[in-house]
Amino acid sequence: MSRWIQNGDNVDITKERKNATFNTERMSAWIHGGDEVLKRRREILDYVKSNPDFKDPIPVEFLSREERVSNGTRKIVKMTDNTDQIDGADFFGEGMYFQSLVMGRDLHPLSLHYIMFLPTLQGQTDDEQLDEWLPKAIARSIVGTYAQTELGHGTNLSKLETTATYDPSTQEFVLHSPTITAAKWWPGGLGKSSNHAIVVAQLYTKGQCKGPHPFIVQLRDLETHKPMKGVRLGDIGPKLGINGSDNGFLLFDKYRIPRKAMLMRYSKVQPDGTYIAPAHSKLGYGTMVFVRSIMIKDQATQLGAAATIATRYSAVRRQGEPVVGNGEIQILDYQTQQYRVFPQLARAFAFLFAAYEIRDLYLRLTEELTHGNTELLPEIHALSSGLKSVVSWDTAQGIEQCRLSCGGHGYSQASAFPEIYGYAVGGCTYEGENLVMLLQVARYLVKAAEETRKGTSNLAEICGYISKTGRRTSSLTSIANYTTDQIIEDLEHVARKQVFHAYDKLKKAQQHVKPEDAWNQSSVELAKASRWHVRLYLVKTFLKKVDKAPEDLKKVMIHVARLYAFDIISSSSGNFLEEGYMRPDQITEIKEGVYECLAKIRPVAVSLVDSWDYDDLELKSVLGKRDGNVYEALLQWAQNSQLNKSDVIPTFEKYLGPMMKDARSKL
Ligand SMILES: CCC/C=C/C(=O)SCCNC(=O)CCNC(=O)[C@H](O)C(C)(C)COP(=O)([O-])OP(=O)([O-])OC[C@H]1O[C@@H](n2cnc3c(N)ncnc32)[C@H](O)[C@@H]1OP(=O)([O-])[O-]
Ligand SMILES: Cc1cc2nc3c(=O)[nH]c(=O)nc-3n(C[C@H](O)[C@H](O)[C@H](O)COP(=O)(O)OP(=O)(O)OC[C@H]3O[C@@H](n4cnc5c(N)ncnc54)[C@H](O)[C@@H]3O)c2cc1C
Repeated sequence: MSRWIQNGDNVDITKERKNATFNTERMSAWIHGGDEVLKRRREILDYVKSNPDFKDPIPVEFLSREERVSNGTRKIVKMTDNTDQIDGADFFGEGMYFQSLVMGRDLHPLSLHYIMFLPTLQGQTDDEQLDEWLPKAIARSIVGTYAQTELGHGTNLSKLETTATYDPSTQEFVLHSPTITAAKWWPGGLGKSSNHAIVVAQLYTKGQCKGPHPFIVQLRDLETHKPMKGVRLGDIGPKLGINGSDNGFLLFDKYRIPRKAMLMRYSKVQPDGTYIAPAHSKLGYGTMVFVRSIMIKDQATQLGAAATIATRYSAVRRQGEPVVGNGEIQILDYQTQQYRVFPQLARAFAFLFAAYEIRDLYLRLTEELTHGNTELLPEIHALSSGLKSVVSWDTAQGIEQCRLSCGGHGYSQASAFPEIYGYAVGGCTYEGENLVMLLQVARYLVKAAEETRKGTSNLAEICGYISKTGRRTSSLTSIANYTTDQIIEDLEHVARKQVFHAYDKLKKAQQHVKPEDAWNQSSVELAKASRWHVRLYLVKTFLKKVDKAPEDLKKVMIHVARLYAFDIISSSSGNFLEEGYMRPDQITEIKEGVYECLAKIRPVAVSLVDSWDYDDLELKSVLGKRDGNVYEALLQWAQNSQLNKSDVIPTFEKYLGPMMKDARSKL
């Protein structure tokens, strides 16, 4: 019997699980990377469940901001006391899973320590600096963050205002915030918790500005935790989500740090102030590329969680009686419900598989960089920026669709949707605002288009489609015979067309206006080209992964992968109809393909979401509970409300009581 079925479960959800046409365990192993990975997940889960230190006193939604920060700090210290429970080298797998089980989505004051401070030390220090700082950071004798964004500038790093001016007489840098807008603003854990930070500042030496560079800076006294003299910092207040994190502000007043505080793996300042430039001018942006690469999996996991909650709830929720007298039906049986939820599940799969690819590519880059080879950098910068933008946007929209699909209960924080949304949607902004990052991808695509037009093209595989001579019309005959190659060919056509459309628009504009104006006037079309480029990559990666799946799993997953592709085509049918590439009847065929996929997925939907292997501890959602007993759980959840501590609250005595009494006396 499936491990998901237990006595006392809701009958509808049990019936759904009995309908599974595949082995959920095998599917879970395939999704997560093999039996061994699945086994390790279960061991980590058991460990977390057995440790009382990791429990929240009540659901975090009922805690105040101070209590959230305090609870998060308590748990992260306990969690990092116990890192021997996981393979520390596998942050992408075991590390992220352990953290999501223990910490949830409220984040915590050490998140930047692990996601950016440590990786920056690993990626940007010279050997001597690495020996000095890394052991301290790993041991947690210091806690750090990544302070780059300022009140006035987040995207445009070249205009950051914090200065680091080298003084050869003392061999120190002087850190200074010359204006209010130079205040660092946003860094996680900066407000009250970190005592160190990687500070990105404009480097001045010998009277010249050398652009933004990273420095390691002590912000607080190691014993008293008071801010150092010349350092002013604090919390920036509550946010849309992640309120367990003390995101902070920081200002410097001519604060001196030693020369060796500049991270010197790539750029250097010698004692006399001579500047040595890096092999590639963007190597200092390495940590951002790293985070953009790994956040794809996190986003996929959040969307997968939202789809799991919506699917399970839709299986137990009964509403509407199409045949009067036959009883109400499960809302999962409505085609409109399936159309709303299943594409989100399909997207979550697509994003997860792309996350594995970009992780592998990033590992290759790291390896190449150790040999001084920076060739892969532009490709990874473009791919990670593009994936980050498309995935975080679709994830945010998808979570909202899942929330809406759960009716009124979706609006309650008991559903977890507000937390999931608040947590995930930050990804549209941090690590580079999405539109800006799409425009970075566009720079890469414009070069590929230019090479193709010149006939000199020797493009990287990822944009090889740009130089292909494609068909003039789609070869689709019927949806049943629509092969993976044909689907890819059709998407390639639209992506290529948009790339050249944007490129031609840019080139034409360049003949009449200044280059920057031409870019601006073409930027909407350029961003569209980037989106198509990324969607094509996602579809290809997904279909190819499914093509290689074991036969029993492929039989199911093919419908999920095709749903992902068909949904993209049918919701942008205008692009495919342009210039007669597709005929209206072909689009109708693809729409029918969407409905067929929904119908194929319907009977196994609950088992498909079970295969993602979320435990209730990770979902933290009353609506998405494994056992499907949502109504009892909702009533129980509400008991945590502070307002329920007494039957009559003071507000009544103060305001409502006198108001009604007064009104009664006048009647
Ligand atoms: C838990 C959450 C934690 C969150 C933390 C944070 O948010 S931390 C804060 C996160 N903050 C952000 O994410 C800030 C977002 N902003 C940025 O990253 C940059 O300011 C920028 C990329 C938008 C522009 O940068 P710019 O003005 O310096 O450059 P430019 O436009 O003039 O282009 C020049 C050339 O460089 C190329 N190139 C650029 N980057 C890279 C790279 N990494 N690698 C390789 N190449 C790169 C670019 O493609 C172009 O190539 P081309 O075409 O000439 O061959
Ligand atoms: C939850 C969260 C956590 C964060 N954590 C950290 C952290 O730990 N450390 C840190 O340093 N920072 C952090 N940040 C800051 C984050 O990296 C920045 O907010 C982000 O880079 C965007 O910068 P900005 O806010 O200045 O927006 P802006 O750059 O001002 O962008 C505003 C708008 O202008 C548009 N725009 C800007 N430039 C262009 C352009 N060239 N072309 C077209 N449109 C443009 C954007 O698309 C956007 O719509 C965090 C932010 C959030 C939300």
